[in-house]
Amino acid sequence: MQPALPSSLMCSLVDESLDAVLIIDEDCIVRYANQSMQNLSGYSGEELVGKSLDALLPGAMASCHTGFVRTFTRGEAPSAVLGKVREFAIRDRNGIVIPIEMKAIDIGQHEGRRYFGAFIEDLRPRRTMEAQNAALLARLEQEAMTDPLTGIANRRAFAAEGDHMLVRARRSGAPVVVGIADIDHFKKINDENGHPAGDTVLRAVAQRMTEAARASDFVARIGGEEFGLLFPDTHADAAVGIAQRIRESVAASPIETDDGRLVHATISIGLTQISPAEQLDDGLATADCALYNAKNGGRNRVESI
Ligand SMILES: Nc1nc2c(ncn2[C@@H]2O[C@H](COP(=O)(O)OP(=O)(O)OP(=O)(O)O)[C@@H](O)[C@H]2O)c(=O)[nH]1
Repeated sequence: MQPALPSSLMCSLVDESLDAVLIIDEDCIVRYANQSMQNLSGYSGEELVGKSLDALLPGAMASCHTGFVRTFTRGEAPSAVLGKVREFAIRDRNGIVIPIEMKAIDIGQHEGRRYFGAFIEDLRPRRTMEAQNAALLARLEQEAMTDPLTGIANRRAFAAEGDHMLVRARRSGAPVVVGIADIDHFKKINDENGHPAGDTVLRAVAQRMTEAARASDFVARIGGEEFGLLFPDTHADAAVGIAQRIRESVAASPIETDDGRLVHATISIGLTQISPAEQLDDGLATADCALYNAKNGGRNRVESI
C-alpha cells in the first residue's frame, strides 16, 4: 500500500490550480483565495482574506447570499448550490461583473465553525467562443442558402421554403403557385457580350425580379439562367398578374454591363397552382411545361397550366 500523501501536496494542488479556489466560513468571510482567484477578482490575497463575500457578489446576489448560507448552516434549509455545478457572476475589484461557473462544496467543520469551498471558472472565454461559433454557424447557414453570384436564395433555400410553404398550405387550405422564370436567349447574350456581362445580366435580373415580387413571394436562382418563384396564398390568376409585373420589370429597360454595353434581357415564366396532394417537384415539372409553352409562344411571356 502506498503511504498517504502529505497535506502540503494537497495545498499545492489548490494553490496552483488554474481554476480559482475560494474558501469562506459560515459568516461568509473569505478565509482563503488561491492565485487564480486573486487574478480573477483583481484583489490581492491580503485584500480578499477577511473580506465579506458580499464584496465579490453583484447587486441582488450580495443581499441574499449570506442569508442562504446561514439558514443552511443552521440546518433550516437545503442548499441549492452545494455539490452542484452552477452558473453565477462575481464582481471584480473594478466593479466588472464576470460570468462564472462554480462548483461549491461543504468542506466541513474546524474548531466549531463550518467552511465552504468553491472552484470557480471564468466563463468569458467560453462565452466568447460560443458567440463566435454561433456567428460562424449563422454565416455558414446563410451561405449554404445563398447563390453567390446574385446574392438571392439558391436552389436549396428554394426547396426548403417550398416544402414549408406547402406544409402550411395543406393545413390552411390556402393555394400556392410555383413558377419557373428563364432568361430568353441567354446563350446569345453570353456569346455576344461575354460571360462577365452575362453575369451582370443575371445579377440585374435577380434584383429586378425580387423587387417586382411581393414581400411574401419567394424568388431564388435555381439553375444557370433559371429562377424559381413561390407565391403563397395566391390563386393562379393572381399569380399570373404578379408574374406579368415581374416579367415587365426585367424587360422595362436595358441592363448596363461593366464595360458600358446595354443588354436587352427578357424572361419567360411558367406557372402552376400546386394541388394539396402534390410535392414541390411535381409543381416544378408542371411549371416547366408551362415555361416550354411560353418559350414556344415567342418568349417574354407568362403561361400557366
Ligand atoms: N454568364 C453566365 N452564363 C451562364 C451561367 N450559368 C449558365 N449560363 C449560360 O446560360 C446559357 C443557357 O443557354 P440555353 O440553355 O441554351 O438557353 P437560352 O440561350 O437562354 O435559350 P432559351 O432558354 O431557349 O431562350 C448557357 O450558355 C450557359 O453557359 C452563369 O452563371 N453565368
